[in-house]
Amino acid sequence: MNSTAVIPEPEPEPAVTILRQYLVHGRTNLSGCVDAFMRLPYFTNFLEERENSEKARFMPTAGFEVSSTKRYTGEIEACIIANKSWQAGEYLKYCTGSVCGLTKDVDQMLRSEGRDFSVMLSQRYKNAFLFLGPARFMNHDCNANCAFVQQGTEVTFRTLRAIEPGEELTVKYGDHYFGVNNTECRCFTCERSGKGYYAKNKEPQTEENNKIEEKKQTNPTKMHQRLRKRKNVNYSDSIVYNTKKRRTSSPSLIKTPELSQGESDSADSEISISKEENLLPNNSCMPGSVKTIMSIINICHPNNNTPKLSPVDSPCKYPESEAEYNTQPVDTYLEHILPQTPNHLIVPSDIIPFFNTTIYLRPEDENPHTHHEPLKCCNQAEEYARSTDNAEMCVRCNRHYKIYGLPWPRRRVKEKKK
Ligand SMILES: C[S@@+](CC[C@H](N)C(=O)[O-])C[C@H]1O[C@@H](n2cnc3c(N)ncnc32)[C@H](O)[C@@H]1O
Repeated sequence: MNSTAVIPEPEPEPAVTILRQYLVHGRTNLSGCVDAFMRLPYFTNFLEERENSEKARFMPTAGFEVSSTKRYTGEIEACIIANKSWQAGEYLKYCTGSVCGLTKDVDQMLRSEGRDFSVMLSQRYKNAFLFLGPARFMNHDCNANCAFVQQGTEVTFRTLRAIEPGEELTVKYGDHYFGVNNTECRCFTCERSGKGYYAKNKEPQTEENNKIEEKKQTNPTKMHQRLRKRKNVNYSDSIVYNTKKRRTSSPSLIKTPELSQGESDSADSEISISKEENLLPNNSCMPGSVKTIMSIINICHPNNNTPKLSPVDSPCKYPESEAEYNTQPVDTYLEHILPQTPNHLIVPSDIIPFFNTTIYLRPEDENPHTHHEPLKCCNQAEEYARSTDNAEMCVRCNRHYKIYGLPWPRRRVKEKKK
């Protein structure tokens, strides 16, 4: 998820061959398809690169190592320890983490399976995020020695003061992450100053505490969840996002959040939680399975691999009816499956690297190259934009024809009667 990485252009031909081989013409060997995709040089190179950067994290030159501690819960947990001297203002280049927006469904699923240990809620974006990478092992200290920094789509840290080898590297999650005023915080600073969890006389109940208590009574599950691992973290509030407002014309569009490089010392100042427009739609960063990718590019429906067949064939005029099989070079037809529409729909390239291109999501999303009147298609039920390369055919039929070599909605060549 390194936005600065140069992503090589994938070759469409082998990918389409795989799709044909495993999924087209009634075949639904999804796992075979995924395996074949993973053997493409594009992915193997990507994984190799990834492996190298992972290795760099474990070199002494990284300046830190992932270690264990019992400080925070009494159980063995991960922590990050400096293994060299750090000066103030240095960047922990290899201690990075990525943030993935989660859809409500996935969030719910992880929660129900008890696998939400790395899920954070952003107060600012009112969204659940999966926090990945070694950065997620950074524990909280009320007087942290590091601060969150955003680097492209990754989160890393900057040292706030000089750090000795052997010291734990910490960051400040927020003022109320571990309960109101961090009363449950078990950091070294709290221990030393007799605050947080180590306070002898816990603060008398304030109005705010009472409200929280009340909420706990009315919604115990929710509170339990909040008081457990999953807390609102202000690290994304400390990330500087481009505040340029963007509106999605359709809720199902996938947009890359516009992130600007920036940093802020969350340890010094907690940035107020604004009610800005949510720049990160729920589905902004979901890793795409082949099925999802295919549904995005409208090759199949998200919940069903096979498009619903219309009883009446499309009125679209095909160049030659019922061609046996489309033998046209695949690159020319991917060009049409994924036309370049720069102002339109962009799927984050780091999430769906293969489709590192602007994607034409749905026929009803206007294609700027299409100036013709839409075409009523399939029993006059639906209207689609006309295709740019064959005005007598709608985009959907055209795409279907290019993939299957058959008129919509057919996907199999009829067997000749003996
Ligand atoms: C992002 S994780 C940090 C890595 C964590 N130690 C682990 O092994 O996964 C945050 C979790 O670490 C623990 N933690 C970190 N700092 C803490 C603190 N100051 N007081 C209490 N618990 C803390 C809490 O369980 C918290 O939910």
